[in-house]
Amino acid sequence: MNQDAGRHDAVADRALHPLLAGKRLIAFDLDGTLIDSVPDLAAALVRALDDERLALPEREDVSRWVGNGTRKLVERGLAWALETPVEAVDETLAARVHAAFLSYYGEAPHRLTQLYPGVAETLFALRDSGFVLALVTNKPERFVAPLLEHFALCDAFSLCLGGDSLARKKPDPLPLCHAAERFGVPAGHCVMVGDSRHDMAAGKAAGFATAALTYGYNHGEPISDSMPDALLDSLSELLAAPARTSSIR
Ligand SMILES: O=C(O)COP(=O)(O)O
Ligand SMILES: [Mg+2]
Repeated sequence: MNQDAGRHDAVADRALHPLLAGKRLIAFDLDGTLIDSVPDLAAALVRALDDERLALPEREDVSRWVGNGTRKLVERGLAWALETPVEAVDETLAARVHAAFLSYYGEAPHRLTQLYPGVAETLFALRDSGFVLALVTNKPERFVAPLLEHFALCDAFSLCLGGDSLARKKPDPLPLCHAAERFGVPAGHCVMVGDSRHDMAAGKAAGFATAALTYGYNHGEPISDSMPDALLDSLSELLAAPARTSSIR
């Protein structure tokens, strides 16, 4: 039996969310999907802004700024602290605060960060069912391995892409297309699972099916606005029995 045939047999044996029927590759977002990382992102941003004697945001504020990578996070934080539009933030100041942020965040990106419930069990069950799992985050690549190692998730993924791994990041479909091509899986057999409109936009543009977690960040907006193919309150709903179809659109 070839490897692909084995995969399909294994997948068919499990109870799965209907969205996964016939699918072979699942791409997962990281922040707000697998890990609640805002406490550490906020702590690093507060230290970097404090170095400049600027106003300091609460975690709640920071959670609305996550999703487009760390440089954007810092620019949004500066815009908030300076009460100016993001476009008006000085480049030199943003570069300096971003460098400080990266240094502080890199000290321990997992200190206050937690896995969401059901994440590890779900990822390994999907991997063991024969799915190819890819991690596609906008977080800089250098932080990905330390976080996955800390949470013992490295072995779940066949590929990990950060926001700076390729020429363009989400909402551009490039990282998702790259993952699908790497494993020779047509886009119609792929799913994007994420928490923000950028995940949904990238997934739709790549031709993937889309599933959205309702507990993530998404700039304070309901992720249902992005019209995902499925809404999930927990990642473990990906392992829900086929009869459970209420959350599929
Ligand atoms: O770094 C960010 O802005 C968010 O990263 P994510 O793509 O894993 O949500
Ligand atoms: Mg996210």
